[in-house]
Amino acid sequence: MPSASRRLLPALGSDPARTYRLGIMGGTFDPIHYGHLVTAEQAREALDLDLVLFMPAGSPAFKQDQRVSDPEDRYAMTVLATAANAAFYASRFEIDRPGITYTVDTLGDLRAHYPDNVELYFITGADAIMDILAWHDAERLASLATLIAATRPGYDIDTAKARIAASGIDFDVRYIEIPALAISSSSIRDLVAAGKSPRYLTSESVMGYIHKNGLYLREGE
Ligand SMILES: Nc1ncnc2c1ncn2[C@@H]1O[C@H](COP(=O)(O)OP(=O)(O)OP(=O)(O)O)[C@@H](O)[C@H]1O
Ligand SMILES: O=C(O)c1ccc[n+]([C@@H]2O[C@H](COP(=O)([O-])O)[C@@H](O)[C@H]2O)c1
Repeated sequence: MPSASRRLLPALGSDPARTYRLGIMGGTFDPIHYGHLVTAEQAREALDLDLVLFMPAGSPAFKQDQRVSDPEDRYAMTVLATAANAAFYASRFEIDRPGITYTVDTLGDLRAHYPDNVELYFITGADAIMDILAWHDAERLASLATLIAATRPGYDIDTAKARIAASGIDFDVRYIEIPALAISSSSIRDLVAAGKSPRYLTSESVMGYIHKNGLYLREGE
């Protein structure tokens, strides 16, 4: 991993006698919303995570045929939304890596960077975990991190459980039930495009950024 990338990663505590738990909340975050923040906070508490990295994907693997906002805009909104929580850290790690963003690459780099007393926990919602068998090198991914799968309205977590159980891959998945927020980035984009208010679906700071930069003014953007 180039040294510039290493500098993008925060230090955890330096006590070699204790274990540190690092959460990674990956997403497109186009834009980030309260569903993402609640998911990460509930995961942090349930698994006693020391820090959660919010990692906007540079070039999301499953959205190659879709228009996605500039990574710098998605990162800037992530910084704004996470600023108030000392246990959250907005990371440029994936937006600064060229090429299609694969989680297995990220986790491999994090594993190489952090010492063995740092455990990795990759956080997803029920919809994302549903497709995990189709993720790039799912088998290696399973060996690099524990997965945290949170409930999400409209998605049946039991289907994901059954698929993963039948896969033959040794995933370590912790399933958590969280307060249901039926919020999605696409619904926020649609609201803005229709001239309607996304207020209380995401933070005031993110709303301010969307308006100031004229994001999502046309449908499908
Ligand atoms: N309301 C929610 N509740 C629980 N998990 C969520 C929620 N919204 C998003 N997530 C999870 O957050 C991660 C990142 O999601 P993403 O950035 O794709 O947002 P999205 O709202 O699903 O976007 P889009 O509507 O554009 O598909 C995924 O693991 C997803 O499952
Ligand atoms: O590595 C993969 O093949 C892969 C495929 C789909 C999604 N992911 C990751 O899952 C997270 C949620 O993705 P998305 O597209 O729902 O925003 C984000 O961190 C993505 O990089 C990863």
